Amino acid sequence: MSEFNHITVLLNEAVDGLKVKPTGQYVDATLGGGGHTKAILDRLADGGHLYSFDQDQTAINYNQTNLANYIDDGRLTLVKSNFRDLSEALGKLGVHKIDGIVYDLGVSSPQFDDAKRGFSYNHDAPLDMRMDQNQDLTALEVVNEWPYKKLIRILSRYGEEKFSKQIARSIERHREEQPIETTLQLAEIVKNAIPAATRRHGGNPAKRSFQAVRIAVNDELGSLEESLEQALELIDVNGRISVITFQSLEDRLVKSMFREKTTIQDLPSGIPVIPEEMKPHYRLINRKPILPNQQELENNRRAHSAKLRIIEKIK
Ligand SMILES: C[S@@+](CC[C@H](N)C(=O)[O-])C[C@H]1O[C@@H](n2cnc3c(N)ncnc32)[C@H](O)[C@@H]1O
Repeated sequence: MSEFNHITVLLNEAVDGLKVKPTGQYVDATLGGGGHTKAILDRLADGGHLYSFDQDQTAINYNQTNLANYIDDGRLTLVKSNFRDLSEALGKLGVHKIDGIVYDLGVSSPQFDDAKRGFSYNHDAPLDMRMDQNQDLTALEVVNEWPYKKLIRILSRYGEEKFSKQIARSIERHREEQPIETTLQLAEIVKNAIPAATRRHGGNPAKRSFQAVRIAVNDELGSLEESLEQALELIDVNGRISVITFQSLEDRLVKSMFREKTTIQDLPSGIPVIPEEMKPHYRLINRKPILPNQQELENNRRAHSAKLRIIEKIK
């Protein structure tokens, strides 16, 4: 693949937030088109190293060519792995401490725009939605085999879909007659299950259901939580984690994990001075999430829902 048109969101903010040390050891958990990777590499000198993860072979292949000079000069290692296996994959490379890590979550534009990946309700394709092409579970299995109650749960939890019951019931009815095999079939079933008055506003009616199925297929929230737990352990003192999220469920997860790590849990009342050992090991760099600026919002549709949170290990 020669073109990989992904416009990186919050590029400088996320990388500036890492306070890159030229000789530090860094991780980009979500390589994609390599936007954040390249920005980190440009701040590294001899002795500095970046490990860039992606579970999608297409992203790895593209960057193997596109960033070959950084691989050849010993600054970059590409790791084809789910970031939920962060510690294990880094351990195999002899890395047990890092100075920073960035996550730019979700799917890349090329994944979304490549019809055959089955992420989009705008292109007709087999129901797939796997970021990792070697994974067994596909959207076809979720839609055709997951029980009715489980469908309701993912539609309402991951899609925040008000009409989860109606949609799940309609999916069940259709799949009893014949398998639901394509993105456009699913989009049509979802659209017809939603009351006509609601369909008229709020964008494509299938958007929330497609998000829900995608999150379920890739276990996006489970892998993020597991990975962040490991990242918090892996970062050295003064090390930082930057996370860019694109939907409220991810952002809530990051916010609550970071809050837990930066506040004192179960502080007994009436303590005049907080003992050093009770003080948190981490601090938030910004209380509120960092949002894209006006220019970025105008130039990049994906930027609208983006939020950046940064945490630092202080002791
Ligand atoms: C939004 S894109 C990253 C874009 C990148 N920052 C850039 O500037 O081009 C997200 C990438 O992360 C990958 N990804 C998402 N979840 C992952 C996971 N759990 N493990 C590994 N890679 C993941 C996707 O395959 C995709 O290529």
